[in-house]
Amino acid sequence: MDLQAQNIHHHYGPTEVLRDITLDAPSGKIVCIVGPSGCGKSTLLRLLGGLEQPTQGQVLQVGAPPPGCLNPLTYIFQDFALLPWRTVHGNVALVLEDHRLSVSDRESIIADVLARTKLSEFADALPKQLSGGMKQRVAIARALAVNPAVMLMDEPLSALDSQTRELLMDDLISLWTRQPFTAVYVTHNLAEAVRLGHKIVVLSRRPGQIREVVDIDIPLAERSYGDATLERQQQHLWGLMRAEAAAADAELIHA
Ligand SMILES: Nc1ncnc2c1ncn2[C@@H]1O[C@H](COP(=O)(O)OP(=O)(O)OP(=O)(O)O)[C@@H](O)[C@H]1O
Repeated sequence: MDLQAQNIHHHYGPTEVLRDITLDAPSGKIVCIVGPSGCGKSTLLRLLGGLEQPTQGQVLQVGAPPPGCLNPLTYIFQDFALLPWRTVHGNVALVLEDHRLSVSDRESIIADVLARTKLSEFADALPKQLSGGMKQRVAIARALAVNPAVMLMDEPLSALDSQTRELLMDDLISLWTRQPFTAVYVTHNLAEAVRLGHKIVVLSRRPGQIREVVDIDIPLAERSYGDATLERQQQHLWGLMRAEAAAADAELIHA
């Protein structure tokens, strides 16, 4: 299933947040959305996920969700959003509780996603016993459990220290390489965008408009740290964003 935004405009009261956004998140690809603070990235993600309706324009789900999909769209947030009183297993099980699944089907889904996120040994642990990176892997496992058509990821690595972030990026790449998933991935981190994005959508400062869409053809598994082509892409993105980011920063200071 592809997710398409067509000519989206969005206002909060008198504030224009997004202007004429048209973009396509094709099946099996990761689309990164980058842009300066406050340009409307998270708003766009909420509109794509149907949590809010755009003031103008539409979001379309084109094609059928994958077989066994229990929920076409699912979110992964920066703060993990785990229930602290539930174990790793219990947190993943939560999203399956509203679905009519036999116990054995439910348990096999949970075992599969915990194995894919390297958490099998930690099924009985509580969130407080886990590192930040592991907590985010639980959130990823929980999202994968419903076999979504599209994962909507809002700065999923930004609460983590830089080493954990690198490790989790590697995890996401190997997860995608073994079984490609579709994602829209909001980040303000350009290094993350060039490591993970098949397509990078650059937004201007508010009202967010698409400044450029950059395609990166290098397979995810071949995007090594320090790769010269990726460095160049990152420089190019920073070139596009630099003035916008500075202007957005000044606006926030004077707001
Ligand atoms: N529910 C809301 N009601 C009113 N204004 C909102 C609401 N949500 C967001 N905004 C405003 O819309 C603008 C865009 O916010 P949004 O969080 O989408 O930007 P962002 O690009 O994700 O920001 P950041 O990079 O800082 O996380 C901001 O000016 C914000 O204050």
